[in-house]
Amino acid sequence: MPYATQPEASHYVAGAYIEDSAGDALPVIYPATGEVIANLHAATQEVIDRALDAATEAQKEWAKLSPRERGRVLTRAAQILRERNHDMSVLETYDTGKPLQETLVADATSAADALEYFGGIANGLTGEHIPLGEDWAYTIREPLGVCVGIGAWNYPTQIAAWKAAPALACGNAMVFKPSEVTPLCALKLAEILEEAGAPKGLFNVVQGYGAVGHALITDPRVAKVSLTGSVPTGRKVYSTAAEQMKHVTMELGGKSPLVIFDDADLDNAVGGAILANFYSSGQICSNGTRVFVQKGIKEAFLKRLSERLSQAIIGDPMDEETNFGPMVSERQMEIVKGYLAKGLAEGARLITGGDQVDRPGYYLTPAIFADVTDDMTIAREEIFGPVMAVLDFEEEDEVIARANDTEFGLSAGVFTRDISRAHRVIGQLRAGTCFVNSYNDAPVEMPFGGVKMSGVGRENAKAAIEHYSQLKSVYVRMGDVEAPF
Ligand SMILES: NC(=O)c1ccc[n+]([C@@H]2O[C@H](COP(=O)([O-])OP(=O)(O)OC[C@H]3O[C@@H](n4cnc5c(N)ncnc54)[C@H](O)[C@@H]3O)[C@@H](O)[C@H]2O)c1
Ligand SMILES: O=CCc1c[nH]cn1
Repeated sequence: MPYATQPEASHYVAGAYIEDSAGDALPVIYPATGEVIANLHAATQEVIDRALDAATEAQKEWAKLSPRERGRVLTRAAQILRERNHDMSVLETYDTGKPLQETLVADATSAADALEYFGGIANGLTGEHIPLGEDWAYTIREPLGVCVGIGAWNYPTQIAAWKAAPALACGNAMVFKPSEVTPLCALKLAEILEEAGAPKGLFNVVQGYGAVGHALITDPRVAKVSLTGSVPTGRKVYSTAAEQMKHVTMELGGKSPLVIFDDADLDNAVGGAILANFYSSGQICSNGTRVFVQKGIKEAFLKRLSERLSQAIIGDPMDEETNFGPMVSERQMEIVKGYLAKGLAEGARLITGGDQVDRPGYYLTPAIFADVTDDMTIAREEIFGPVMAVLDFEEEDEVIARANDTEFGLSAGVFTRDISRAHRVIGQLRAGTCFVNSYNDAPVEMPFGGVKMSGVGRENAKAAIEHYSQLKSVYVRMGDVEAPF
């Protein structure tokens, strides 16, 4: 390994790397080769306690700083992250297998954007003055306390920063548990935050499987839980958090519709469908995996899509020419292969792809199924891999009803040149994050999140502040108190 992928120790707690080899083994596997590139351990209860104690102490001091001082630390961290973008991107590629071509522009950069954004707005996080005649009231925006972040494996740096940045800006501390599949990147974020001036213990990283996540969310020291993960995990975490009335943010899975009307610009629609299905080898929560194509454009769409897919460069993710990498793990590859088999068995027409590539690592070629119907498994369940399902439609009302016929509601997209139709359709799609003539943009200035089973709360933008702070209302009487007796 030309890069050091073995961290000094498994966990970053109270400003130092710590190890407890009594924890379950947690090997880190490079998806492009299947090699073990680091050996970590899951946190024991002792490590969890140390992290929560450190966060509790650090939060008290951090909350006393002025928001401007807190913001400066985050802004400095953003700057350091940008300076180290190349190394962070290489590490993200080792963690996830995503091509360096992607990680250089979409991971540490997105994390830096979040730190910069929340650093910038920290000093604007005020309460309000409420005039009530002679009397008045005011509100104070207060932190929640210790927040727990739990991550999925597809965007390890971005997910850690999308949670840490608003949490810290609001005066909270955080204990972050990365996915057991991609545990490396968050450790670097912890180092950088401290280098930027965050007090020791403000942002801690503890490794582990679901049991460590469970131990964190049931701990009474924790005020809030922000999970990025699947719907089944979200259900468990949300209900566990509810027992102690903890605040939650749930960023969960999806099966999002992308609707392409006859009048759409063909190349833009094809480009949108590629971004909605094959970036990060299809491992993006918001992906538009149900591609509804109006009948008049269907054949041209499929032809152009196949042509463009033949230009995908599948290979070594560290080679910057590569634009399509492996799946994150053997397990995820096997799950996707299972869905490919179901698609064929249920009568969908495989246009191209779906083959395991004859090389080490977990590579599948990008797959397109046509003639998919609404009842097929590949049109109903989240696959989280490079499998596009193309469904035909004729009428606008019909496609809106079919697009909404899902338990999920993370994202939706529309391609059309008719601007009135674009907004009319988007207005009726039940999804939290939508796109017009585009797909999968995730700027930090725009709230991100889902409706229905896809989640609760929003990440990014000013909206995230509501989920990492609470208001104290203070009524002020200026005159005498009039009591009935
Ligand atoms: N909406 C979003 O922003 C978003 C972003 C990325 C990924 N995702 C979703 O994440 C899923 C893929 O990620 P995954 O396979 O890592 O998801 P997952 O649900 O298996 O795991 C997510 C995290 O939860 C932890 N966990 C598991 N059981 C737990 C429990 N009982 N208590 C506490 N923590 C527990 C895991 O260790 C992991 O860190 C997909 O469904 C994808 O759509 C959503
Ligand atoms: O995986 C979901 C979060 C996301 C969407 N686009 C970039 N990151």
